[in-house]
Amino acid sequence: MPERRSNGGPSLLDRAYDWHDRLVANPRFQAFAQTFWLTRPIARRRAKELFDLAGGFIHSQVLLACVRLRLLDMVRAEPLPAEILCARAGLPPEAGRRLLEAAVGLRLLRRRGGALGLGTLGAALLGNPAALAMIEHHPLLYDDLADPVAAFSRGRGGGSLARYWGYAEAATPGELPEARTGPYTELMAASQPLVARQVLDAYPLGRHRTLLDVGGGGGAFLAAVRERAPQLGLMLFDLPAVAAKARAVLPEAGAGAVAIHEGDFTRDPLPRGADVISLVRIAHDHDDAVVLGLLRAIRAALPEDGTLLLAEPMAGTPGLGTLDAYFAVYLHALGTGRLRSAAELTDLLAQAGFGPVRRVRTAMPLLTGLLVATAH
Ligand SMILES: CC(C)=CCC/C(C)=C/CC/C(C)=C/C=C/C(C)=C/C=C/C=C(C)/C=C/C=C(C)/C=C/C=C(C)/C=C/CC(C)(C)O
Ligand SMILES: C[S@@+](CC[C@H](N)C(=O)[O-])C[C@H]1O[C@@H](n2cnc3c(N)ncnc32)[C@H](O)[C@@H]1O
Repeated sequence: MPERRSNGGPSLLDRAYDWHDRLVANPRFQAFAQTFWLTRPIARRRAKELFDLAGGFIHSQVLLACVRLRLLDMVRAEPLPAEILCARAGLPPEAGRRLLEAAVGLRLLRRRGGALGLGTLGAALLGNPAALAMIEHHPLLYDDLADPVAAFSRGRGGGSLARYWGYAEAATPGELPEARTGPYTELMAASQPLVARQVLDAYPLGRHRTLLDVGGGGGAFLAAVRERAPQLGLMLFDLPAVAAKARAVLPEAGAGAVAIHEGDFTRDPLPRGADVISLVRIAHDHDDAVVLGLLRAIRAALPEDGTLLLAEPMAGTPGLGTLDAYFAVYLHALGTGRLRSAAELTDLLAQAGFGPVRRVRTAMPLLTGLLVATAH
């Protein structure tokens, strides 16, 4: 919908877009633009973008098959002939070759003489085992999206993804058993390297005394913090079943001890004693009322001038429209929450008694953004 200026009319830019869109939607203009030398490169680019959009599901299935069959791992050390790859992956040669061809087209693999080696994107992915873990859980979401019109015609949640993230559909998340929290806690631990390095490079914690990680899962973020800032006191808060898992892997006494607290942040107060609190990949899971309540509880648990680090991907990040699309759909299937822009989060922080709020650049905003808020 075009933005309205304060006087109510569309802006000059919107009118230019309207004119452009009417022209481009006209088949006669399309026929002309594909052959005219000045517009041909733009027409080709748009056609490729649309073709990629149409093929997106196919691309993600090829990616998933390569990840599940460990095809990228197989060629990590050296290129291998197609027949050996198919045999190792347990694929019949004819069908296997089709998959390998598709993987070459998507730059996951590359032809090297008569063999197949890593492609540019395959190599980048192999360097990110955390991303591989995320890709492997996507079938839950695909299951919910099998009929996309039905998926957006019914209400939020209620499918495989919401069941997986037990707290998303639980009336009393504090009572969830380990069987409902264990799988997602493992996925979060496996994917935490995507996030922890971004946050800790952007905001070194050296000047703080004690960090409380709210919704800290199995403790993977705190383990990364301990590597960087061994002098920092560490506390974790999560649902009882998740806290029990954290207790099993984190030392509660001695060097690098973590004080582990359990509870439901929608009902229970947060433990005091930290001068900095982190919320990593939490706010986007919840609707505004829950986030506001949580931010108020955090404000109450912090001392005057205490710090809140809020780390998660943020909507409206320039050039990252596909991130907005991904989370719009993911969180619809989850049944709760939404991806917020830095401005929307800043507004909620202000309502909860925080300010000033600083947006700190991370190296890879696709993986996470970062807001640093001061309690006042
Ligand atoms: C040496 C010469 C000559 C040249 C070098 C050229 C060069 C500099 C190449 C760059 C190589 C390089 C460093 C590549 C780096 C690639 C990276 C960092 C790739 C990262 C990929 C990350 C991916 C694919 C991440 C995917 C993340 C997903 C799908 C996350 C999903 C998150 C979800 C579902 C979160 C759920 C939590 C909930 C429920 C919402 O709370
Ligand atoms: C998406 S995970 C993020 C985990 C971790 N911060 C990370 O980035 O790896 C959300 C976490 O919030 C916790 N959580 C959800 N609802 C909660 C609640 N009401 N009270 C306490 N923790 C909750 C979950 O158990 C889970 O560990």
